[in-house]
Amino acid sequence: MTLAEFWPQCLRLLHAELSEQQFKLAIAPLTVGMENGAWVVYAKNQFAANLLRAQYADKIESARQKIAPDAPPLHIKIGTGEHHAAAPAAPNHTPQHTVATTVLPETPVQTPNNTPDTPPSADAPPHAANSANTSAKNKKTPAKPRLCPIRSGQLFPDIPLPDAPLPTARAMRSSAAEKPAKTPPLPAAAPPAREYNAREIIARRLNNLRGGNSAPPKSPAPPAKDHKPAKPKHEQPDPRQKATNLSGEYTFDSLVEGKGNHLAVAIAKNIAEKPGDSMYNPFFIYGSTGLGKTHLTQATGNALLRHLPTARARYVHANEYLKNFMAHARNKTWDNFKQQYLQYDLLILDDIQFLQGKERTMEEFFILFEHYRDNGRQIILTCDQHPNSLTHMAKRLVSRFSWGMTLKLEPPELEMRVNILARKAQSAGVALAEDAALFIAQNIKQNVRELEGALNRVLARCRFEQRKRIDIDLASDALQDIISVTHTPVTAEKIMKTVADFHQIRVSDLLGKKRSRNIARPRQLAMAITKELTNMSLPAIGEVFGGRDHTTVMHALKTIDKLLDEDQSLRQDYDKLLILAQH
Ligand SMILES: Nc1ncnc2c1ncn2[C@@H]1O[C@H](COP(=O)(O)OP(=O)(O)OP(=O)(O)O)[C@@H](O)[C@H]1O
Repeated sequence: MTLAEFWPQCLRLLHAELSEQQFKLAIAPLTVGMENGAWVVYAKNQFAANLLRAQYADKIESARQKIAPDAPPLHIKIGTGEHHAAAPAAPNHTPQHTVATTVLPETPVQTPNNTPDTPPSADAPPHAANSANTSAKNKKTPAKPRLCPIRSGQLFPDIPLPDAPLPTARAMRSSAAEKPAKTPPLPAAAPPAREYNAREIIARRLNNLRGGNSAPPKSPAPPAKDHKPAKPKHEQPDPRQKATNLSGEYTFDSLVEGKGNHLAVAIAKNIAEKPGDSMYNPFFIYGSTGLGKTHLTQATGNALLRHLPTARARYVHANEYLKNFMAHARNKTWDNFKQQYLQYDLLILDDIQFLQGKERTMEEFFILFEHYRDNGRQIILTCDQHPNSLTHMAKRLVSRFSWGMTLKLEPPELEMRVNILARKAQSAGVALAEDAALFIAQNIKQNVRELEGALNRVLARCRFEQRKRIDIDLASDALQDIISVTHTPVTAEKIMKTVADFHQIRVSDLLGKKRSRNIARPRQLAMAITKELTNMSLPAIGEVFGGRDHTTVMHALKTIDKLLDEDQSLRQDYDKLLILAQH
C-alpha cells in the first residue's frame, strides 16, 4: 500500500473517531510526504505538531496498524506535504478496506471547508489552502527536525522544538499542578481533589442514585436558576488587576478540562504564550451560557500577564464597551475612546452578540478590529452563537470573525462535571463523597453555572447542618426539588437505541427473532439495563422487546447477572451503557 492510498483511509478512520472540531483543527490540515522512503506526516507549525504528538499520535499509529500493518512507521515533522481528503465511506481499492469500513459508521466525510457550522475561511489560516498543493519547494521544512517514528503510547520526545516549546497535554496538567494556587489555602478537613473515574463507580452506586432520583419532592421550591452564583471577585483588587479588568480567580489552574473544552484550552494556552499569531487571531469562542467562556478567556489574559508581565491586556464585556462608547459619544470624546482601546496587546470582548444592531458601535469596533489584526495584536471574542448566526451584526465584521480560529465550547460530559464538583468542593473546604458528586453530576447536565448553583445549595445545607462531609443523602435531600424538575426518566426506547448504537446494530435487531450471539447478547444487555433503570415489570419489558414472554426476560437477566461477575469486559460495557442510557 502506498502512502497516497493509506492516508485518505487513515483520515476517514480518524474522522469517524474524533469530534468534528478535533478533526477540523488537528487532523484535516495535516499533509503527508515521503522522505528517504519513510512516511512523514507534516504539521503546519509547532503548535499543530505538539497537539498531534500529545493527542493524536497514538490514534494515527493504531490506524496504521489496522489499515497498513506492513507499512513503515510514520514520522512527524513541521512542514508541508501533499494534502489528501478523507476516503469516501466505502473504499474498494485495497484489500485492507474491509477492516476500515466494517468498524466505521456510515457518516459522510466532511472536509475542513464543507462542515455545516464553519464558513469557507473559518478555522483555517489564510495559508492553509496552499498546503493542498504539493511542490518540491513546499516540501522543504523550515527547521530540520529529526524524523521521529510514531509508536503506540509514545510522545515523540526526540523532536527538537525550534520555538518556545509548548508543553504536551500531560505536561500542561502537571505544570498546572505546580503553579501557585490563587485560591485561598484549604482547611485541613478538605481532602485533595482527585480525578474520579465515573465509570468505575457508576454501577456500584446506581441503586443509591435511583433511590435519590425517585424520591418525591418535599416542597415546590424554585428551580436551580435562582441559584446562579455571582462571578468570583477579588476582595482587594490590585491596581494592575483593576486596569486589566481580569478576575484573578479565573485561571487555567481553576479551569477543569474535559472533552467539551479541551481544544479551546489548548489554543488559549498557546495564545497566552504567543499572542497575535494570525492562525488564532481572532480567537472566537462560542457556546451556550455558563459553559466557561468568560473563565477561559480571562484565564488566557491572566496567563499572558504571568508569562509576559509587561504585556497590556484588557477584558471588557460587550455591554460595558457599549456603555463606554455611548458616554464618549455624548461627551464628544471620541479620541479618548479610540486611544483607550487601541493600546492593548490582548483585548477580550465578552458576549459580542450584544453589539448587534448598534451601527455606530459596530463601525468603531470594525476599526479597532482591523488595528488589532494589522498590528499582530491578539483579540479574543466570545459569543453565544456561531458568527454566521449573528444576523444583526455588520457583514464585514462577521466575515472577519472567522479569519482566525472559531471554536465551540460543548457542555461538560459526566466525568468533567464530577471533576468540576470535586475541585469546587475542595476549594470550599468540604469533603465530597464520590457517589454524591456522581449523583449531582448525573442530574445537573446543562452547564457549569447550574452545576455550581447545585453544589452551592448542597454546601449551604452542609454548613447549616454543621457537617463536614457531603454524602449522597445530603446531596439528594438538598437537590430534590431541582432534580424533580430536571430529571427526565429513562425509557426502554432510549435504552434500546443506546445499546443498538453501542453495538452498531439496529433497534429492529433487538426486537427481532435473530439469535446469533452478536444480536442476542446486546438484546439481553438491553433488557437487563431496562430492568435496572426503569420501573417496568418483566412482562412489560418482554412486551416492548418484540412481544417476548416474561420468562425470556427473566432468563436474560439471569444470564447477564452471571456474566457481570465473570466477564470483565462485559461488565465495562454494561457500566458504560448505564451511563450512556441516562444521557
Ligand atoms: N471547565 C470549568 N472548570 C471550572 N469552572 C468552570 C468551568 N467552566 C465554567 N466554570 C465556572 O462556571 C461559571 C460560569 O462560567 P462562565 O461565566 O465563564 O460561563 P460563560 O460561558 O461565560 O457564560 P455566559 O455566556 O452566561 O456569560 C463560572 O463560575 C466558571 O468559573
